[in-house]
Amino acid sequence: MVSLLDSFQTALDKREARSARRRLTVSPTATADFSSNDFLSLSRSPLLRSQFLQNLNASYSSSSPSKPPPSLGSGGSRLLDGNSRYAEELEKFIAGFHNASDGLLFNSGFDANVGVFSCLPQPGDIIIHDELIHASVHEGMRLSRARVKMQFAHNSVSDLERVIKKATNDEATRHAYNVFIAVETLYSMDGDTAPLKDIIRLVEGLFPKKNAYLIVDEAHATGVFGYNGAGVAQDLGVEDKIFIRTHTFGKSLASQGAIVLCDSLTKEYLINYARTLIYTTAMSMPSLIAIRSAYEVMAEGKTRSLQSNLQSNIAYFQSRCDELKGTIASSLVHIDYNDRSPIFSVRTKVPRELARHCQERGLLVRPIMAPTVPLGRERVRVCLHAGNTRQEMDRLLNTIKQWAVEQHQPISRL
Ligand SMILES: Cc1ncc(COP(=O)(O)O)c(C=O)c1O
Repeated sequence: MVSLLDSFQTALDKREARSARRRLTVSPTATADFSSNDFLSLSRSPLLRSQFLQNLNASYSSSSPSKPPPSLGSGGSRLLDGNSRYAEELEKFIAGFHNASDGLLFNSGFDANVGVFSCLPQPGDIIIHDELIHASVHEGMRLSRARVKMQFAHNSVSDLERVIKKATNDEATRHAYNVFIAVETLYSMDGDTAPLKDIIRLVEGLFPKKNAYLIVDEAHATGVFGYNGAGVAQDLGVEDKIFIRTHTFGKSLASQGAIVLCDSLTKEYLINYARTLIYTTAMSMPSLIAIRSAYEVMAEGKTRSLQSNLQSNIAYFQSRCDELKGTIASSLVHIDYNDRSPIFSVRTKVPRELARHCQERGLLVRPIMAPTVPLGRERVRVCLHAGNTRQEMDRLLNTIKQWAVEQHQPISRL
């Protein structure tokens, strides 16, 4: 019999041979960040830091001796000792910011998606999702009681229509079960946005009895799009057409955790059945304070200038990418991007080599390999931030261009 550790080694060796082995790395501090999801550059912002420290001090300086300050750790699940007034008020505050009737905090976006998709679909129900939906939704679906789980071609409304019709067979079936439709607003790898309005129009047309439920993950769009960074759904004014919106705090908000925005009954149901909420220790007080601080900064309009810096960086970087067209480098370099999106994709067959080349020159980008993206669609992912300078962006593009020429390594749309 092969020992367990030998099985582990064999699996890792196979990944190594395919250049697909994952490793933990620590980023050198002196690098220009073109990798993290800290789109607004809030994680190093003195603005957020001082709001956080002020809120932290206020929470722990108990004004009356009869009222002890809140504890650091939550001490348990929200259903036992881990709940607090602070968490409940935070949920109301965030729900208000996002124009939602209610919200439920989860320890991470991963937990939120697993909780939602594992418990909301009832036996026999149908889940239809974009083919590029996040891994956490797949985990939730694996645990769910839904009878049918089908994907549609990325961002294709016509394919969504085809899949809905296939999944529901006939008119009677279409109205006999709940149909959940899962999309993200800003996709993390290709940086494109869902055609949300068209999806809503299609769903409203096909489900006049309103038994279809849109679940929209705003993880990457939070902070980046919409008034004060409220997200794509609010930017489009369609939040009341969406059953659940999930916003995560670990990207632009420089914190951790997530909120599921929903109606109060759905919240009660999740509190009773979402195992990723029930069987885990609730967030600590400093985590809640960090989230509150980020939302206060956004609600006060203090991140608006960061949003507009980010957009002007995106416009600049796109125009520099366009300048490559028609030059000698254009046969060697291809960079995919989408309007207003901070996520760019540099396509090459050897993303690890290109990323290493950039990293060695103080430019932090990451190779994205299968299975994170489909085989054959590996790339170097470039994320822009509010805090990136033009000089940094120029340096990155020049480095990529130079690498392509030196290596005679065509970077193509694969
Ligand atoms: C679309 C999407 N949903 C959910 C998650 C998970 O969120 P979290 O990092 O808070 O677990 C991520 C990324 O991590 C994501 O990109």
